[in-house]
Amino acid sequence: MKNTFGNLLQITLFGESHGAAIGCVIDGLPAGIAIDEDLIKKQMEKRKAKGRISTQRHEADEVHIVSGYFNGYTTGTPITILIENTNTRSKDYTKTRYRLRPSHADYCAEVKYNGYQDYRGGGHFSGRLTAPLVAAGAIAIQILKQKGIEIATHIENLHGICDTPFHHEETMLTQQINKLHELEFAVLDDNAAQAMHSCIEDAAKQGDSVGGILESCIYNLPCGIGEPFFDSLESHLSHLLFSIPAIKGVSFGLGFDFAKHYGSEVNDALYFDTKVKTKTNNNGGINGGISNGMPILIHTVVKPTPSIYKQQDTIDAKTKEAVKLVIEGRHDPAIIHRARVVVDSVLALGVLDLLLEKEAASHL
Ligand SMILES: Cc1cc2nc3c(=O)[nH]c(=O)nc-3n(C[C@H](O)[C@H](O)[C@H](O)COP(=O)(O)O)c2cc1C
Ligand SMILES: C=C(O[C@@H]1CC(C(=O)O)=C[C@@H](OP(=O)(O)O)[C@H]1O)C(=O)O
Repeated sequence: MKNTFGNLLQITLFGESHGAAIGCVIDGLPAGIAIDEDLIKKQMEKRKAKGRISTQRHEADEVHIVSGYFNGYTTGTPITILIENTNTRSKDYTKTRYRLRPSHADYCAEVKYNGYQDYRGGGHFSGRLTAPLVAAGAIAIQILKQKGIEIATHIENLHGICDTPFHHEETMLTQQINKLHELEFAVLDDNAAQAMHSCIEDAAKQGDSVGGILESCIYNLPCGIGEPFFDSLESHLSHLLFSIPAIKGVSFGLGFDFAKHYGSEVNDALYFDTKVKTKTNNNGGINGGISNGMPILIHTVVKPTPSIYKQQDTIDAKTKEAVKLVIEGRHDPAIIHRARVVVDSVLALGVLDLLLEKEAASHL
């Protein structure tokens, strides 16, 4: 199904950036799970646009759970989440209706939907659709937490400015994860955080945009999650990660850097210390598509925001004539700092789906 993902835990996403509301339906959660609404609010805050480093379209992003939730617990029936769009300014898109924005989905949507798509604010392709993903992800995060599984993401590289990477040593890693849970701008090193902040502000002043690389960790996922070949843990998680607008690359462990090493340099030696572990974690906690018990380490590349204020070359969708585009409206000079919580959210949904499958299989 086009707008639904998941096997036992299914999520369906709907809405447009300038429509009445956006939302999602979560199906497959068992009855009797307590939902911590404060945690949902905390996660939504991390995605909110704030200050000069984000779009000036400020939305309240109040989460309404309108079904499947009663007296603080899930009922076992589909959970519907609604978030109203309250701060739209659709006139920003009137003048440039047929001027296709380079690198946005305008041209592809025009062709696929024969011009019937809601083009305002990127319509269904807007980063705005990630708000319900964060609300749904917050529920998954709570359930995983009870199982001792933690997920965290930080900006490892913004336009060339680097943060401290995740530590291999467990105590240090858990400290980093706990720190990230409390940060709205997810950078571990304070100096790097400041430099990244200034870099985004500078790009904004120039009417331009910047991108970067996120590093994520799924900590304490037991060994044995994922299927060989088609439903590998890598495939399942990448499918979700590539659903996030502006994500253009995903890799696990050393990823593309494997290419420059000998096997002897990068094989993860096994040892036993209360459980089976590896001395290094170049494979990012996955072998044969299945979790090996080490932290799952993932990199995702977030491209610079397509809507920039500099003049760009494009074509008119109707006449196909070459035209100049100067956009109006409110846009993120960088997406990465807001996308980080979206990445945590989809990872939580993906992992929970696979855990529910494993639990169901063990009851057969
Ligand atoms: C949280 C978030 C905010 C975004 N904000 C903007 C924005 O303000 N302006 C824009 O042009 N694109 C923004 N995007 C990215 C576009 O939605 C995305 O680039 C577009 O849909 C095309 O998809 P693609 O980049 O995956 O090819 C945002 C994405 C996310 C995840
Ligand atoms: C509103 C959000 O971001 C929007 C994402 C977005 C896009 O093209 O993705 C375009 C802009 O929409 P508008 O032109 O309506 O201001 C951003 O503001 C949000 O993320 O909540």
